Amino acid sequence: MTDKLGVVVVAAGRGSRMRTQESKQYLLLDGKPILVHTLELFDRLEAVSDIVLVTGTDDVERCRGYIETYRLRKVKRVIPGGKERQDSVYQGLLALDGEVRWVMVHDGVRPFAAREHIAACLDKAIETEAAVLAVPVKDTIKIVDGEGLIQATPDRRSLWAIQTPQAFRFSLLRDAHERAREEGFVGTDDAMLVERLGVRVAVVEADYYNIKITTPEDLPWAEWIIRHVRGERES
Ligand SMILES: Nc1ccn([C@@H]2O[C@H](COP(=O)(O)OP(=O)(O)OP(=O)(O)O)[C@@H](O)[C@H]2O)c(=O)n1
Ligand SMILES: C[C@](O)(CO)[C@H](O)COP(=O)(O)O
Repeated sequence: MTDKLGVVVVAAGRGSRMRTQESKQYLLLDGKPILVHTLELFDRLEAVSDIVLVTGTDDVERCRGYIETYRLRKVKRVIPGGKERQDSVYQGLLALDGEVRWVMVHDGVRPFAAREHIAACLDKAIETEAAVLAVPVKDTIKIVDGEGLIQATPDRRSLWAIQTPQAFRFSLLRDAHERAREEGFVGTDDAMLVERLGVRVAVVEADYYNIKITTPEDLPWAEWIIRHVRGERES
């Protein structure tokens, strides 16, 4: 790939569902902050030229320190995020190198995306303009109304749990964010904003290890993954 590829890693959330004093992205996993594990994933990918890290306003300095401590060569900027995840991604897009033509957006608290899946997501985006990693859901999903009564049971064969990274042509994602901002729309992932433009987003099957560390029971699972899965992948 000759076009420049940028990555926006968003880590400006509070992690309220984790219920720890320290925001979850800074909790240690195998002696290193979760966020650093995530940054290392992308820093080591040859195709990536520019990483922007988006953090909480009070965490910018500590995260700049990570660049030297952990020798993160491609993290070019650390900037403060916004109120919603979507605002943080938008700030990241604005801060990317102007020559970037493709972009991947990734959650700072998803440290276990497999290299082969990241590459497959990018390849698919280059082919189709927009692609996301995902896994088929394992449970039966119900739509439940405000009174706790089941309204519908969607066909599970069409349900996928969406992950990151999500990869896009840079100009497409920037336009999608600008349109959403103009229209006051807030989505829970970036693909939603692109879908609103009428563009089809491709789904690339990943694995169930690419968890978003969100609630306390994810932590022992993350420790297990780092011991039993990650080492194997890197060898
Ligand atoms: N205003 C925000 C909110 C979220 N994020 C980031 O988006 C990713 C996915 O969000 P989530 O897991 O929901 O993180 P939090 O918002 O921190 O968690 P919670 O909703 O439990 O507070 C995280 O890496 C988080 O730091 C962000 O950059 N800016
Ligand atoms: C982008 C995402 O990780 C895809 O699953 C997810 O939507 C983030 O959602 P959250 O509300 O920030 O947990």
